[in-house]
Amino acid sequence: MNAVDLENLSYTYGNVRAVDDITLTVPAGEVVAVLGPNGAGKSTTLLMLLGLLPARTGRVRLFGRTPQAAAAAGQVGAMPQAGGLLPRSTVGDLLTFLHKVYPKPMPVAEALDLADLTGLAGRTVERLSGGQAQRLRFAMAVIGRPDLLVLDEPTAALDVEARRAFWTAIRHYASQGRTVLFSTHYLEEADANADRIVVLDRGRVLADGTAAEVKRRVTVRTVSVQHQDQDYSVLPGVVAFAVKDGRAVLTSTDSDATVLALAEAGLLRDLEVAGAGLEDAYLALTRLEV
Ligand SMILES: Nc1ncnc2c1ncn2[C@@H]1O[C@H](COP(=O)(O)OP(=O)(O)OP(=O)(O)O)[C@@H](O)[C@H]1O
Repeated sequence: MNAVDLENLSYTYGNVRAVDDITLTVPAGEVVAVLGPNGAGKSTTLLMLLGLLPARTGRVRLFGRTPQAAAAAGQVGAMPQAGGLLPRSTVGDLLTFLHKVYPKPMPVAEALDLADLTGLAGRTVERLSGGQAQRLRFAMAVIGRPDLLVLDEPTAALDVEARRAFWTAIRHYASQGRTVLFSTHYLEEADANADRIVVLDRGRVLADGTAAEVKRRVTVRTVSVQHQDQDYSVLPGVVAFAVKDGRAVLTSTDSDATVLALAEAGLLRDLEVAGAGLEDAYLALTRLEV
């Protein structure tokens, strides 16, 4: 049984095509990162997946059901980017309320512990820090023990330590056979915490696979030479360039052609060519629109 089936999903806001014909299948038990820059269509895709925005075209199925039916059966938990916290209520009130709503919830104390909120049950939502509010959204998303957990940029408001604790909690939750789908801008997070990475840009899927596969999707290398006053971006294969410590660092999808062109232009001084990381592969993918 697939946890998620998206078929030819599209969405437009006015004349902005936010999601452009996305087809995606997530088997139950997988942890998937949806990676993309600002405006790539991550939130819109997740909102449609949850049934909170109607698909203009295409179809969504969660565990073979409509998103509404899956949510009503307690199979889906979601953590929005913001909002969702009733004013004047306490952390404990909100979780106790949700505990009563779901068919197979975890105890309130367990949700507090999982989200590292033990000791804050009596605090009203207005008095929570950004990171604490984010952890409360997480507790609210998991208290129903959903089979599918959907997290929209979950660590945006968290500091480094809270981020680490958060991912430990997510991995623990996922290890019990649950499906987790999260969006992020952070490549390291996707690489470290997901079984699979789906790269979105301008509403379309640019790459889909393990971190290693995404890297292999384009052969990206870093070519660097002593910097001279030149426009390196016009050289063949170059998708990005930066100047660091007096060196021109070029990200290239065809390092042979780039090096040849550097030689022809007389720019080959102190050459270094290295395999690039996921960050560069991702940059190349979003620039190339492959
Ligand atoms: N309510 C809206 N009205 C009009 N345009 C919108 C609306 N929401 C999003 N868009 C546009 O749709 C596109 C996709 O936006 P979306 O929020 O889905 O991207 P995202 O990948 O989640 O971005 P971010 O990382 O910034 O959250 C963008 O061009 C955005 O400007």
